[in-house]
Parts: sequence; structure tokens; C-alpha cells
Amino acid sequence: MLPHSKDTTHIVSANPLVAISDTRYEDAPCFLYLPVGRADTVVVDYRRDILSKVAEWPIWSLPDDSLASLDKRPYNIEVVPDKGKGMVARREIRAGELIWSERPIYAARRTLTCAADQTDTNGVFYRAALQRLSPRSKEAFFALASAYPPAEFDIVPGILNTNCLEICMSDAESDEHHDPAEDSYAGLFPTLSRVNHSCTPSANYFFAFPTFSGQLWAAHDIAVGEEITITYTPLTAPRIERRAFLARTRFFVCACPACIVPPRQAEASDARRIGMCALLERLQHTRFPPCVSQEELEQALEWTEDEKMMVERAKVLLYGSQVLTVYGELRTAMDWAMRARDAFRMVEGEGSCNVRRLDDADRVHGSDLLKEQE
Ligand SMILES: C[S@@+](CC[C@H](N)C(=O)[O-])C[C@H]1O[C@@H](n2cnc3c(N)ncnc32)[C@H](O)[C@@H]1O
Repeated sequence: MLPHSKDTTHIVSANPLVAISDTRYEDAPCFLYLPVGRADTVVVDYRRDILSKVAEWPIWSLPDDSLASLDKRPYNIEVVPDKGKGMVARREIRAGELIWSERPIYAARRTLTCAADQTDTNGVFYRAALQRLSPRSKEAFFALASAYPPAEFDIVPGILNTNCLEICMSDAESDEHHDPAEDSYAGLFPTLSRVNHSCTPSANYFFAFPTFSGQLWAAHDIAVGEEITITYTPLTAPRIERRAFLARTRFFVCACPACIVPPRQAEASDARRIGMCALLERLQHTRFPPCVSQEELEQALEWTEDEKMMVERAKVLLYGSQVLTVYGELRTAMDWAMRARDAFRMVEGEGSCNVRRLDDADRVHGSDLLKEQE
């Protein structure tokens, strides 16, 4: 095991600041610190070409939203019974409102290989990545909780594994070389990493690539004092699978409103979620056009509303509009497409590529339909 004092890093560029994690390996992952001169975020990747591109993104000269003053925040971070800390509404929040937006402190490719003597147990690799971060970001990092047993995990990988959220490092829709499996990244956020889980979440976490920020959108109206939650697990899985996944990966037994209902209601909820999952699979992954009737689409939409699953609702509306177009139901298809746009805007905001695409479709086809009507 490498002692913590042994520094294997080496600075390979001063402006922007880039360090190689391990001088013993030429292709070891590198650490890039941004914005230049402030080092509030470290980006970790073995692809130096990607790091060079990231360093050139114009967003680094824009101010980070997370610097906004405390009293503008519509939430408090406070202790929530049986969950550690969490995010609670300090005023009424309307559905579709942006609750918070901030850049990650730490952003890394999920599939990183590092030297065999730099493990999650000793945390050497991860501590090396934090070494050159700003004191402000280091402080925010170490304030976060670790759900991992301290005897088995160093606190740094413990904090990372407990708190990381999905992020994307390219504008997936406009990048034809984007490979979701290979290009999977995770990020740790000073505030967003405080949001607890629910299987009927009141908010949606979304990573907005254009501003390189994690965002939290209210999926429903949220009352003062109500906890703000997101999901850590696919919501279309049945209750038993969701709970097993959360226990295995996040070390807690979910007791959210969807998980503690009486058995009859739980069965009905499972049936709706399984039905939704099967339909979304058919819509997304079968050869186009999938064999799905308008009745099935309407049924699925109703299920998303019964289960209060707003992201899935947006998806059913979007894929449904494509199927309806193939069936020649152009007016209904356009109506579904516009409802899909509004639904995506509510849970992902203007940074959503679905909103941009559907806005374009409205500009091109909306006027055609109007002309047809005249
Ligand atoms: C990303 S952190 C959320 C913030 C954390 N509660 C804190 O105190 O900083 C994830 C951890 O919070 C706890 N947690 C999140 N949602 C929970 C829930 N619904 N019930 C119980 N614990 C939960 C678990 O320990 C989980 O591993």
C-alpha cells in the first residue's frame, strides 16, 4: 500500500493547470483544474484530448451560479430524520422552477484505471486529485457525508461513491461519436449532492451541458418545509428491485411514500411502473415504427401521471408523438410533441436538447399545420 505522503503526481501544464496522476505510467489519468487561476473544479480523465477541449470551453469565464447569495436560495440544507442531511423548501416552490444550479467540484470518467497500489481503501489516487483544488472546494468536498464503512474505505472515495451524480461531457445529441457506455462521467456537487432520494421525487436532477452545471428542477409544487428529493434509481423498476438497488449501492432501506404503501397499492403501483417500462423499451429500442397503439400510449401517459413520474411522462409524450406521426395522426402528433416540449422544459429547462429539438420541430412543422388548417 502506498503511504498517503507519497506524491506520484507531476504538473504537465501550468496554464491551464494539468497534473498527471502517476508519473510511473505514461497514460495514467490526468487532473485538470478549472477555472484557470481559481481551481474550483477538478476534471479527471485519461483522455488528454478531451481535457484540452474541456479547458477551452467558454463557460469557464462565466460566473458560477453557486456563488449566488444564501438568501436567494429557496431551500435550506438541514437534518432530515433517518436520512442525515437533506434539502428542505424554505418557501413555496412552483412546478417547473429551477431550484438550484451549480458546477461540480469533481468530475471524472467512470471507467478510470489507476495503479494497483492506489485503491479505494487507501484513497491515494482521489486525494491526489483533490490536492490542487481551491480551499473553498476542498472544504465543500470534506463537508459531504460518506455512507461507506470507514474501516474498508478511505473517506475520499467514500464521499465520492456516496455523492456522485451522472454528468455528461459532450452535447450528446450533437456529437455523433458520443458513446453513452464509454463516455459516462460522474460529478460531485457541493449542494446538489445533499439531495436525498424518493421513488416519487419532487424534483429532477439534470446536467446542463451548455453551462456545465448540475440543475435541480421542481417536478411538482413543493410546500414550505417539504423535503426536496430526486431519484437515485430507475423509477420504472418495481418496488422490490428499487429497494434492493438502493440498499446495495446507497446503504439505506427506502421508506418513501411509494415504498411504504399497503400491499394492494404497492402491487398496483408496480404494475403501472412495469407496464410503463415495457412500453418505453418498445418505443426506444425496437425497430421503428414500433407496434404500439394510440390506446397503449394514452394508457402509459395515464400511468406516468398516476405515479407522478414527470420525466417518464415527457418521454412517453415525445416517443408517442413520433409513433403518431408514422400513423399519419399529424395533428395529435404535433399536440403530443408540444406537450413533450413543455414537459421537458419543466424538468430539464432550456439546456435540454429535447426542448431545443422540439422548438425546431415547432418552427418547421407547426406553421405547416396552421396553413393546413386555414
Ligand atoms: C447523496 S447523499 C444525500 C445527502 C446525505 N443525506 C447527507 O447527509 O449529506 C446519499 C446518502 O444519503 C442517505 N439517503 C439518501 N436518501 C435517503 C432516503 N430516502 N432514506 C434514507 N437515507 C437516505 C443515504 O445514506 C445515502 O447513501
